[in-house]
Amino acid sequence: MNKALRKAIIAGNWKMNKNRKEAAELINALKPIAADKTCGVIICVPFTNLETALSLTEGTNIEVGAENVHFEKSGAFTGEISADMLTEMGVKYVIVGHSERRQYFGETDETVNKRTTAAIEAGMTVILCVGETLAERELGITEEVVAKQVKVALHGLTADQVKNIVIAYEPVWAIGTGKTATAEQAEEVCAFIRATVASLYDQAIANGMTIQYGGSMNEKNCAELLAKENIDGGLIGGASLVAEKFGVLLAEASK
Ligand SMILES: O=C[C@H](O)COP(=O)(O)O
Repeated sequence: MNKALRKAIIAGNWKMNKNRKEAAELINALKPIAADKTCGVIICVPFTNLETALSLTEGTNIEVGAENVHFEKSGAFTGEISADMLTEMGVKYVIVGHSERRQYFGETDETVNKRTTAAIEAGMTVILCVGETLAERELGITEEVVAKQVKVALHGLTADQVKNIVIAYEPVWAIGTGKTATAEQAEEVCAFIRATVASLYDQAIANGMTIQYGGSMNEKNCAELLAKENIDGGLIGGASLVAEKFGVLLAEASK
């Protein structure tokens, strides 16, 4: 099956949590837990923790990512961080289009496309987040919403560039709510995302793409979700803040 050919990746999204001391403690606890795992292991941390995370993970199998990136290279954009600033530090991964950015900070499909493009052009790997709200699911327009998010985000990117994109399907109603999509619901939308990518590029590109599920994925429900054909890992919020819990997810994705 194609799933076996794809790399499973578990990425932690720490969101706005952990000061430098707490970050160091969590990473030091995570290192021995992650060491023997074969899945991709990424921790996406606040900008203030990037330096600490990069230095503590040097020589380990833990990769470090940022939680956002601006689309301009430099200039008068107070509070923003460019892709070049991140890559110069050694950061190779970045989350783009997280629903919290869309919901609270006015992120649109168009700015998600610009941020994705800038990060890809700088040589980064992007974890691109898409997902419907509860109202959209109840209206029966999940597929339309997700297809538009994927199509606009990837607009203008070549097939080669898309190889450096991981898509995370995160139904907004499942994020931080303790409400997980059922494995069937998650699989259905992840398969739909793969078909959308195939329609934009080709089946080989779609078959090779890592598609994650995110939204209250934890040590208890991860086995069922990760067993699905089109779910190649997870983007993990709450459960990534506790080394032992994150370790269970890493172990499951490494089977
Ligand atoms: O980026 C991660 C997602 O927003 C999921 O967060 P959560 O696992 O806390 O629900």
